[in-house]
Amino acid sequence: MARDVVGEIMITQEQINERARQIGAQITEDYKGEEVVLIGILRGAVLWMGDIMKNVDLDMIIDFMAVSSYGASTKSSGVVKIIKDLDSDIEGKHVIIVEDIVDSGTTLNYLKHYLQNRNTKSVRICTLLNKPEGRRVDIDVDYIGFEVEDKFIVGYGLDFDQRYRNLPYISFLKD
Ligand SMILES: O=P(O)(O)OC[C@H]1O[C@H](OP(=O)(O)OP(=O)(O)O)[C@H](O)[C@@H]1O
Ligand SMILES: Nc1nc2[nH]cnc2c(=O)[nH]1
Ligand SMILES: [Mg+2]
Repeated sequence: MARDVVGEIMITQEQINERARQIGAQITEDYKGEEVVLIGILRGAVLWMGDIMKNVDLDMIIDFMAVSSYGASTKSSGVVKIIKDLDSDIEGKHVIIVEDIVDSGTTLNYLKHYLQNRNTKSVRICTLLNKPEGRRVDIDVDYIGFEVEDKFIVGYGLDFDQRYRNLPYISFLKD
């Protein structure tokens, strides 16, 4: 695997673990006495979903959706394709979408409306990374791990053409 296209470490595993503990505690506090549904968005959110769920001390169910809009490119196609839908009934529930990155905002904007249309009690977003400079659609993000600059990020779940998801840290693709 051509690791020489990957830049230096931007965010370490230890920093991510610490942030997951803080955000998990915040979610626990915000939803005290309630049940939540955590929805992990495959494939990018696979590691962050595990970090968040073990740090939230509430009654919860988890589910997953798989969506894709980037394919093998570093630019969004602008079209969000649902590859796997939910298995659970989320009507009347507090939903938290767990994502790896909010970049253009296209994916989260689509998903938030999609899940609100299922008569949920509330829908919030928890993302590992936020890239404000990439934004093309305005979207409120409730829980943010880290802000990143305008580079194509890889590692800790985030891919380039399906590679580098297994890097245990956040890095970027060199030009
Ligand atoms: O804010 P946006 O510009 O919409 O970008 C964010 C989305 O892009 C990535 O998904 P991708 O389509 O690459 O699928 P993947 O999770 O399987 O890599 C990422 O996991 C987010 O879901
Ligand atoms: N891997 C990866 N996927 C993305 N999807 C939207 N932005 C990004 C990014 O910076 N890196
Ligand atoms: Mg991707």
